[in-house]
Amino acid sequence: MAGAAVEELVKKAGGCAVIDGGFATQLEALGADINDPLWSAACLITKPHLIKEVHMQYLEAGADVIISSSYQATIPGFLARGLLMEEAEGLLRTSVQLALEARDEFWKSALRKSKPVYNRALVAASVGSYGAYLADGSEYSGSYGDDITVEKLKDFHRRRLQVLASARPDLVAFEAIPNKMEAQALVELLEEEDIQVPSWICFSSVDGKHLCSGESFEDCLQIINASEKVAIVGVNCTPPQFVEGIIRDFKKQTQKAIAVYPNSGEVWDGRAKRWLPVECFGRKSFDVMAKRWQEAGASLIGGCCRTTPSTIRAVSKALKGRTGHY
Ligand SMILES: [Zn+2]
Repeated sequence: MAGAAVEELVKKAGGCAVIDGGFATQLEALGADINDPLWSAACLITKPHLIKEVHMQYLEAGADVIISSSYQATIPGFLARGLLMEEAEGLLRTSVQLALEARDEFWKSALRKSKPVYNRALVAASVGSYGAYLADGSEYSGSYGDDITVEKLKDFHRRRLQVLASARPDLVAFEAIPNKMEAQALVELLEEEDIQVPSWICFSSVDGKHLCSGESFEDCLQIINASEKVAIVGVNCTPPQFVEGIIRDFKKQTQKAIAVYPNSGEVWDGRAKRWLPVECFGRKSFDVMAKRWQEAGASLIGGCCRTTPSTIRAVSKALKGRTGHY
């Protein structure tokens, strides 16, 4: 049954599993240069050891699910960098392997064994939207232009999805999907390719009421509800102040498990390529909010851009109700 591992993990975690925090954010904090068309995925070529280090830090912080470094890793992106097809596919597999290795190493570590709070984490293979690949701001507007079709989107996603699924992650995580057409394409593709790894589809929103494109969540949830391949739906990289309302909305419209991992509340200026320094929420209130998201019915909770291992440590403590030092 799709998602049995997820159900088990959520149960073991006490009703709410902890997802990791911003991957690219922490990679940058460790000194990686992610100002690149491949964004964090550039490190698959240049600094794979840092990728593993970020995964380790989130595991130590208490993450029950870690998300791979493949968000902006695409075959056309790697080919444009001068790599061969074989190498591009190899890097996609590497992104999953690095996360699996980190998970397995952490599970064997003395630190993990010394604290009952840790669960054996699941690895989710990240798949960013077509807009993330375009890197032209459409990731947050959902406007892919008049020429785009469901078929074109499926063709964009097809090979990467096949390769990532073949690397045996526990989950596939479609992240920050900004419009309905892409949700439709992903659901169709999961069926067509008969992907056996359970998926989650998370949307992004800038107003808390709609997808980034302005389309309704309701229409997208109907599409997703019809698919057995999708175990989890939710939102990510969305301002945290909208999340509680979104969960309550989703609860009325789907039976699937709900995942939320908002950003810190700062705003990404796609044109200037920087985070606007909006003083919004401290880490303390992020974990206070996380508790409310749990009460509202989310089953998986973490953070996205601009959240860090210390955010996740605080979230894990708040949700799992343990006070042990870790
Ligand atoms: Zn994000």
